[in-house]
Amino acid sequence: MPTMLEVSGLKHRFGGGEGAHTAVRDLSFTVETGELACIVGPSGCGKSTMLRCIAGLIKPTGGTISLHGDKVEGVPGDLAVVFQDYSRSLFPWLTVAGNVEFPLRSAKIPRADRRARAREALESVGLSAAARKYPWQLSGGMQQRVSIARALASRPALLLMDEPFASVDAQTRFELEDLLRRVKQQQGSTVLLVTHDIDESVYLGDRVLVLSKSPASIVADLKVDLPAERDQISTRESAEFVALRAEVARLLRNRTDEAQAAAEDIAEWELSEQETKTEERTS
Ligand SMILES: Nc1ncnc2c1ncn2[C@@H]1O[C@H](COP(=O)(O)OP(=O)(O)OP(=O)(O)O)[C@@H](O)[C@H]1O
Repeated sequence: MPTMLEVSGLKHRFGGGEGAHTAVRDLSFTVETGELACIVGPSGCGKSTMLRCIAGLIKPTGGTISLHGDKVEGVPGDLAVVFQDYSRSLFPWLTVAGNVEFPLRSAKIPRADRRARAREALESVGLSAAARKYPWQLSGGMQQRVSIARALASRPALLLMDEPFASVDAQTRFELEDLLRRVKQQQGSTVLLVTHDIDESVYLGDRVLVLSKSPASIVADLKVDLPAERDQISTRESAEFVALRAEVARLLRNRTDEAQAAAEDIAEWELSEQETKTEERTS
């Protein structure tokens, strides 16, 4: 499979001087075309920062990102992002169909094509009947399905998802996870999904990348050897699923402590470097 995304030595530090904060330390990984890769890591480790760098919304302070071989230097046109907070990402004054069509209009896609694509995307998320409704007339889970339809309608080379199911109830979350697996299977989509939920990462992923505590680095890259067709009950009780989720949990507990110690060493070193430079400037 050809590589869709290549992240190499990614680093991001917010601010400068004494207030500087390194959110991402050194991330290198690839996502192959047609793959659903999950990134799991503790809260505040730098997952969203990494995703924003990949989406071209933040210019990283180090490393490179390539999307199907092209270096990412701004927001790529063939990339879509689904965020956790669906209520803020949909326009309340547009209908469901209007919201799905909106990015297509900006991309100057002819009206008939826009309509057809929106219809197809809404059908794939089971929302054909809600096309003329407004977002505020829908449940939270339905609104997130609209966000997913909007992302799919632009036929992105890569779909980025930042904790997309974290704001819905458990039952809806299961339904949305199954929807994503189904759409990914049917359309051959390439997806990079960030979550802090270990079970979700194993259930959804073809691969799970485990991140350390802040600043983020990769502590493991695991292949998920589960059948492509998954089921919320039987998959989750299978021996393979239970073993893998335990492995990810162990890695997060043990390796993040090691990484934390390494990060503290780096922070201490960075501080002493700054102090030396300040002393040199003042002497
Ligand atoms: N604009 C910013 N300026 C300074 N620091 C920031 C900025 N954005 C994020 N950070 C810091 O970078 C670190 C990583 O934040 P980020 O949101 O990427 O983590 P996360 O893993 O996505 O967290 P969560 O799982 O809680 O959403 C945090 O310590 C955060 O406070």
